[in-house]
Amino acid sequence: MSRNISLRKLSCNGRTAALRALLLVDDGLSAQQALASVLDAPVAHGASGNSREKSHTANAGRCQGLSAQDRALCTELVYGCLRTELRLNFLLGRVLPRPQGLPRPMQILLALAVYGLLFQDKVPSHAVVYEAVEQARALFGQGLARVANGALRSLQRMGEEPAQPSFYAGQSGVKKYRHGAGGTDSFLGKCIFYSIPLWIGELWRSAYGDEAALRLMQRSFERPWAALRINARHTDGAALHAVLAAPQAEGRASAIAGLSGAATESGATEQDSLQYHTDIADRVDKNENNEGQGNGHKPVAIGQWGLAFAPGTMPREALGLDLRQWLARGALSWQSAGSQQALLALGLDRWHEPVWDACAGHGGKSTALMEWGVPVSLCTDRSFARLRGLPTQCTTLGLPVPPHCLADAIRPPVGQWPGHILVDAPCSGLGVMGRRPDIRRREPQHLAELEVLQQNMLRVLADILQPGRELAYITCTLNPAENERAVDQLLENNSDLTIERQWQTGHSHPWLEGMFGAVLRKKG
Ligand SMILES: C[S@@+](CC[C@H](N)C(=O)[O-])C[C@H]1O[C@@H](n2cnc3c(N)ncnc32)[C@H](O)[C@@H]1O
Repeated sequence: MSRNISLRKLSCNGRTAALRALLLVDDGLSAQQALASVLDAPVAHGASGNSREKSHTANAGRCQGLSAQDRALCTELVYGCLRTELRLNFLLGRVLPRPQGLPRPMQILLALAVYGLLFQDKVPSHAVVYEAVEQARALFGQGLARVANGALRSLQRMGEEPAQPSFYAGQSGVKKYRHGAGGTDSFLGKCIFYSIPLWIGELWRSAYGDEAALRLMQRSFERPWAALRINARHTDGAALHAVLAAPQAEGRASAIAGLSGAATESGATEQDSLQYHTDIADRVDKNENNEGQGNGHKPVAIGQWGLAFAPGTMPREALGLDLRQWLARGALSWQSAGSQQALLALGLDRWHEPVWDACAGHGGKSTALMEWGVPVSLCTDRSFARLRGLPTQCTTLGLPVPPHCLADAIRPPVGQWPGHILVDAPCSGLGVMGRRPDIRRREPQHLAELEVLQQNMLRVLADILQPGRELAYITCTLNPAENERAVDQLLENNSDLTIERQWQTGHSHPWLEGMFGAVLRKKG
């Protein structure tokens, strides 16, 4: 049975929209792209130009005209299910003999229901079960409706047990998650509890030790903080910052939905839109719980212009305008706290010579630097889909559009560069899984490819760097092979380079995502 045909039997609501979006994620779309497709919010930037993805987007069942609440519920469910996927699947394996033998839409609707039972405290369990059973009946008939009912009732009978990490260590089903890899049952149980693939857990454990690995797993499982960057050059920037930096008063943070379009149209990056989606989900969750508003949450300052908000506390409006309107007016950008902090911690805001951003993407880091007065003089990227967003982004923010062109950093468009070079490298993204939960689905094999790409970029760009100038290397991953070792290797092969500064998010940092950066200087 074609799943698109069968899905037409479902009415559109938050849960069925989430089911459609998760099927698109199965097909290779990011969570953000899938949500945009289903909720009919075009992704202005960041959507891959990949034709396979485009065809899925075109064929996706859309849920137009959903209420704000349903759109927000859909967003929460998609991000929540992806963030907790391994745990949800494990639990389904406890209450069903062979869940992987079920049709994929059935597996997903059950996972959505398990997520509801485990994590959506204020949605009555009977409503979650009823809806899943009705969906199963509409799609597959009475037989699978009974299966859904039986499985979810069994899960309910487990009570609070699945909320305890210890529950996952001793279970017989735990071993099949090992896939031949090592790891004790206890560690494997924690990976399942925090929904981290064993290969990532093991990578962290061998690189950073048991305690740090656990902390990183826990952080990746938690809802991410949301962040924004106020445009230092905007006439209302200072006033806006003052208002947003104050403790959030009662009722200022509230659930809003349907913002994906606003975020992308206004030039937000893919990462930032993802963050925004997550933020929406956070707000909805908090609203369901009737908390997270008006309890005096104070955002954390990131440098002079950035602000990070605990889940559920980003306000909806400031100075009489919705934040979407400030975004459209170029007074702020969505940018993760880690991205802003990396630039500041590495001292790139103090660069005075012309900067070439060799992996500029949509220009998130370049525009931040320009707002802070750094002369960005060239932006290149290998992806047209990403780079094409840069001019609009600059114009919206009132910044000059720097010269920009499509270019592979390994085959650079210039033979020499008189200033500094920024390499915000493509990486495995293991530091940002809270915000980009679908990264969990990637296979470990892609790491080796990335490492070669990163090393080649660094080698080629280091050759171009002039004496006395700096090359900054940034990743959003926690993997020594992509971080410290990549830098060490470059230093080993280039005796004319010295390391000036190196920075990495602390493993126990309570909310900042995992970022790494190093600044290398050419002697002379
Ligand atoms: C982490 S993202 C950069 C994000 C961007 N700096 C920002 O702040 O919005 C990495 C970028 O590297 C680009 N990229 C991947 N391989 C590349 C290559 N060989 N040459 C140049 N850019 C590449 C990707 O298209 C992506 O935009």
